[in-house]
Amino acid sequence: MLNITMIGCGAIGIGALELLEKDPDLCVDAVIVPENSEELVRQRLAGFVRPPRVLTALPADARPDLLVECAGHRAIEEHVLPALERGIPCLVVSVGALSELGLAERLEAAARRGGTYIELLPGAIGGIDALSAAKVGGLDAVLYVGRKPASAWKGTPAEQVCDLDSISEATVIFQGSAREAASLYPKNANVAATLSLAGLGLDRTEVQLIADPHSSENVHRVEARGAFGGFEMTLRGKPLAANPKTSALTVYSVVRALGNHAHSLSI
Ligand SMILES: NC(=O)C1=CN([C@@H]2O[C@H](COP(=O)(O)OP(=O)(O)OC[C@H]3O[C@@H](n4cnc5c(N)ncnc54)[C@H](O)[C@@H]3O)[C@@H](O)[C@H]2O)C=CC1
Ligand SMILES: O=C([O-])CC(=O)C(=O)O
Repeated sequence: MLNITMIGCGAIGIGALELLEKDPDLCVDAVIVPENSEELVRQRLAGFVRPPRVLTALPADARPDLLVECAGHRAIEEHVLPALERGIPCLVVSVGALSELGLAERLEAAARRGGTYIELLPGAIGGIDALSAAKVGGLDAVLYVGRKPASAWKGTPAEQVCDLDSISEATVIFQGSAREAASLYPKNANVAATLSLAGLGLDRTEVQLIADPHSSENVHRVEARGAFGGFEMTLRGKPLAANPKTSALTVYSVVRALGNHAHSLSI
């Protein structure tokens, strides 16, 4: 039985907990949430058969088998870095946090000192295995185009580029490097960071982000060229009702990753 602590209990966290309840090989026994939100989260968890404990930090004597982050960029510095130093393996979905200069190196150093590891989850995207294998032979170009419904860009710098309530055509709201995309759009461009860390790096991966008033899906398109040949992929993700910025596949990616750590046969 794998004992897991989860950071964040929002759309991804609750979605994953619902699915993980059915797995006899693992148990999420605690969730870490921001201060002053404990009571609200306890209410959200009231219907669960095995509701996890609600905490605001990992207790000093806690030693979960895995810590899984489903919270947002700030949680990496706040919870993941110190957990790695303590030797606790960490799985993260907020991969875009690694766009901050030096953070990837600090995470690696903390994991090395703790004798453990950090695993970056594919989340809403697929094909990471192919892209990272292609990198071995050498990549020439990687392009990522992220297209989401106009409403998914609310509360982001896209609001300064166009009027999201009145655009009638698909509108490019960002064009540039994956590093800049992930830093400007922390809740919408984690996939850009994941693809670039697997492939050509944060500064050489080209990114285009589109607000599309006619789309009801989060559409991720990837094109890569290199010594291996070529790769084109389009993934049409269904947004989560609880957070339309996030695709349902992200929840399944968390569940798959945790299951792969717990089960005797995994794929
Ligand atoms: N890799 C990928 O493909 C994707 C990654 N993400 C990442 O996952 C994050 C969470 O997504 P959702 O669950 O949809 O968001 P959400 O907003 O529904 O839930 C996030 C939850 O985490 C909590 N939280 C925020 N900061 C925290 C902290 N420092 N410590 C503990 N809890 C904290 C919030 O209170 C909230 O309940 C996003 O912010 C994004 O960084 C999201 C979608 C796709
Ligand atoms: O869930 C998605 O479709 C992708 C997403 O938000 C991200 O890359 O941050």
